[in-house]
Amino acid sequence: MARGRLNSGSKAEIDLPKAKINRQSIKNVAKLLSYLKPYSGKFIIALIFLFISSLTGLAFPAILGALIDAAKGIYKNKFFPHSINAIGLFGFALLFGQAFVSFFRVVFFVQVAEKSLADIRRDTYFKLITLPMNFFANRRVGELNSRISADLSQIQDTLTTTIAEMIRQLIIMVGSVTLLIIVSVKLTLVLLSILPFLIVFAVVFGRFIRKISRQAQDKLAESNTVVEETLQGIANVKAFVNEAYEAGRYDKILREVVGIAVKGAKFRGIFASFIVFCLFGTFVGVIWYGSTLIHNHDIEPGQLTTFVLYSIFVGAAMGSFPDLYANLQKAIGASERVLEILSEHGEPIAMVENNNAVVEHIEGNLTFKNVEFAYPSRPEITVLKGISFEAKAGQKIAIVGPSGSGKSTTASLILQFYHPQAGTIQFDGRDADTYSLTDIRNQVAIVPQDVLLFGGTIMENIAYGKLSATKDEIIKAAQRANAHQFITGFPEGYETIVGERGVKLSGGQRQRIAIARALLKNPSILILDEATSSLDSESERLVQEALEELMKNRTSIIIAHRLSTIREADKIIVIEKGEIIESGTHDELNANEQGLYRYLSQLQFDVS
Ligand SMILES: Nc1ncnc2c1ncn2[C@@H]1O[C@H](COP(=O)(O)OP(=O)(O)OP(=O)(O)O)[C@@H](O)[C@H]1O
Repeated sequence: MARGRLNSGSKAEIDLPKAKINRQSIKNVAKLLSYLKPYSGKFIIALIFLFISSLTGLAFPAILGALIDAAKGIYKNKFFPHSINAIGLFGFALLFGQAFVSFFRVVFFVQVAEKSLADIRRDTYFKLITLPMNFFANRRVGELNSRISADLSQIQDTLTTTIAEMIRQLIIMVGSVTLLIIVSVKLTLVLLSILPFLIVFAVVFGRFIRKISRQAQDKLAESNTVVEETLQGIANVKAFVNEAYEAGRYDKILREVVGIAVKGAKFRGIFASFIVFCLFGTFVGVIWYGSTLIHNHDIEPGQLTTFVLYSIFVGAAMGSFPDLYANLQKAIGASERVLEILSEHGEPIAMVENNNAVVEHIEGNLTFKNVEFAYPSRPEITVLKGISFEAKAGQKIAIVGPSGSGKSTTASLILQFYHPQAGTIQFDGRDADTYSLTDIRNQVAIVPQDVLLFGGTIMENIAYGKLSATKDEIIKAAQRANAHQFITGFPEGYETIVGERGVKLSGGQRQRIAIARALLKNPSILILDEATSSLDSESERLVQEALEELMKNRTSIIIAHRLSTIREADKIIVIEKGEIIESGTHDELNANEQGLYRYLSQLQFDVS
């Protein structure tokens, strides 16, 4: 059996798919094994220790046999001393040596594996967070998460345990068979003609039983779902007088559970009998035949003991291979998936913390020239069809339009999350491509519709806008964002932990934190994706004031849902189905009686 994990890897109990082992997959694994390189010295020592400890392990059956024969004054093994006590002491000395070597073997293997795994984890994570947005559009977060956790834990298991165990078992098996032959060729032939078949049969049968018990577990889980559903919707069950129906449904599944379990029990019984009869039978047979050999003075009793112990070694080694091999296959599958991420092209982002130093300053002039764009995941749908507009430094530009018209997409393009297929985006009259991504993103800030806060303190969440900010700067930003008052109202003030996704804060409070964050960042261009869900009027006023403060002295692109908030904008752009159909000031657009803007604002006015 493969050993339990020696490390702390918290592997999600997911049954990872196995991969075929072929030339390509071995090449892939070799690529990951290159992570062992920095620790190769320790790895080689660990391998040597592994050899030593496995080989010394092989001496014990011989020592035990020699001790038994020594009791009768027989000394057949020329490698051992000719006295009972000397053999016993030799055994202990060897045992001590093996314990010593084993300790370092385990420690070194785990050290090497943990360190190289941390390197792979780090690289995978770094790569993951610098990948372009399109990569994330095509994958689910859960799937990516499982690559970092389950796949890498599988590789970790293989590096720390499986590889060492395979080598160890291989040494033990080859060594044991060789030593078996030395003890008695006849007995070895008898053993090897039966044992491999029995082990293959036992492994296959064992797997079959495991499959059945998994089926039973799945059915049981299904029955629990029925209970859960019924209890959750108990009012419905009662209102429709469907108690009998639900009871019947539950009873049916339970019967199926019992059916599978009983079927499994029969096979389990057969398996137990098989193990007892065949596997132990083999040993009885070997000892039986061995006894006749002793009787005929072909071998000594000690030698038979040695033989039986080696046979157990061979059996255990053979039995452990299928599991070890399956583990290796899973690790190969996992490495392929991890390598897939590692071989993706990331965005050219400097991975240096606090690297907020802007190399090329952007004043705040923004130009879209005939921008055409389709999401790479949906190339057949052109979302923006030749968008052109200009925002001069310091201007307020509002983008309005029906849902799905392409407003947020425009914002994503400004942030360079995606790149247009045709047309250009310019900052201060220069193409976006000529700036570094870091420079652009450092000078563009977004206050999104749905503000996501991290699970740290309020202080940390505001500082996300500028990691090097001092406490004073953070407090000042919070004051300007109308957030200081509510923050200091909490018993822990700025040290208050916001729950995951900021659940402990109201929508308006979260927005003001996001505004403080953006103030701290002090961008040249601000994108404001106005929240669609309305706040109560007091909260709305506080947020609006904070936004006014934030928009001062910088270019602001406001994706507006409430038209009342953009009357003062320098220009309003109306987008419909990816095209600009109107643009101008509020008064100009309102004057156009047939215009979409006037229609939309009337609609909102009527509703309010
Ligand atoms: N990641 C994406 N991949 C593919 N298509 C997308 C993606 N994001 C948005 N779209 C599509 O692009 C179009 C424009 O979406 P966008 O989010 O820009 O609209 P919007 O005007 O901001 O809408 P809303 O006011 O509802 O936020 C929609 O048809 C949408 O389905």
